[in-house]
Amino acid sequence: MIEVVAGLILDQSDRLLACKRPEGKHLGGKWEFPGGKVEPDESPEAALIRELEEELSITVELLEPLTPVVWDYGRGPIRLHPFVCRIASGTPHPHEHSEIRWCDRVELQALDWAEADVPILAEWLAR
Ligand SMILES: Nc1nc2c([nH]c(=O)n2[C@@H]2O[C@H](COP(=O)(O)OP(=O)(O)OP(=O)(O)O)[C@@H](O)[C@H]2O)c(=O)[nH]1
Repeated sequence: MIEVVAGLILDQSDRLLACKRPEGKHLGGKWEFPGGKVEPDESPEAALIRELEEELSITVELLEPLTPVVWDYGRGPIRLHPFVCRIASGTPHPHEHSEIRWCDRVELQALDWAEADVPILAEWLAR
């Protein structure tokens, strides 16, 4: 099982930051919550803080975990650990995504999400 973390990053207007995977990569063109694989001997929380510094040049404060999702795209199962968080410092600049977008509830539902993110988004929207 590959452990993956993802951040539901909130802004002051309760919008979330959606990130588009670049074309040519696995799931290219799909939208996701930013994050990545947890390294050996790393906690999910530490992994998310590290990944968001690397991918977006922000530091985040983790607020709350949501329900993990197990998914298999045919390359072996991943377990995606979502955390609600907010920016502690910095402004997001995408280093690994083709586009990033702050989205309200309606805008979130209009995006083409990676399949493992669909239950996470549903949990968020049900609140
Ligand atoms: N970061 C992130 N990854 C996700 C999300 N949803 C989802 O299915 N994934 C999958 O979980 C894995 C995350 O690893 P990553 O972001 O470090 O992967 P990567 O594309 O750099 O490496 P890869 O080419 O091995 O997939 C990818 O297979 C990605 O497609 C998500 O919301 N955020």
